[in-house]
Amino acid sequence: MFIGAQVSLYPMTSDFVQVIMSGLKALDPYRDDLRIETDDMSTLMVGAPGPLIDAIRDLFATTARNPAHSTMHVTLSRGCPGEPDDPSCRCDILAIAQNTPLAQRQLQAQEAVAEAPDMGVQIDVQFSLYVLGQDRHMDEIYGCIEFLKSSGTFLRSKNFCTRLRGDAGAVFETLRQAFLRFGPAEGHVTIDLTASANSPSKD
Ligand SMILES: Cc1ncc(C[n+]2csc(CCO)c2C)c(N)n1
Repeated sequence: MFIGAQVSLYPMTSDFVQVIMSGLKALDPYRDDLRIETDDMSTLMVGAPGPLIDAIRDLFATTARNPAHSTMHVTLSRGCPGEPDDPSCRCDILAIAQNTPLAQRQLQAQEAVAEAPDMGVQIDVQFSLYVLGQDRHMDEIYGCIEFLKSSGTFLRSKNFCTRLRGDAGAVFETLRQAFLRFGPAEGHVTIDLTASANSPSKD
């Protein structure tokens, strides 16, 4: 299994270099557990979903504590057929999900969000879960949306995606659960997400 993300921050301030560089500093505690490579467009992070989602959460929570309006775009992928197997991406949740019925996975996902840490910073996210190369993929998508509605971070459904709002801890735990507990454990699943903090616009 190969699991990872391409992540780009877009702070809407002339001081954007400083905001991006201090966000990237928040990744330092994860550099032993994840492969992290930054270039002029984005930062690649590869590794197990525990440190991976925690690192993306901390990157955006740090950015969101700066008063500037910032957005972040993330492409998350697991099980992409063309990618090499990487032992550092091993994931217990995926191994368990393999033989667990949808209703039970929804409950496990809900429990995980209830236990998420409070990061003390409010963020908005909109995202789409893509279950690739599987018949009846909509069963998993609808199952995931049902979980999202019960997660405590659901804001509203939109065309093509779902809006979440709440503390960065609960929002990123909701995303991790959507990514891991829905769609085939051995299949190819991606999430496309945009996060926003400190927007001057109302909804
Ligand atoms: C998470 C993340 N990683 C890399 C970039 C690309 N980038 C754009 S400006 C800048 C700082 C000066 O080089 C960098 C690294 C980004 N936007 N967000």
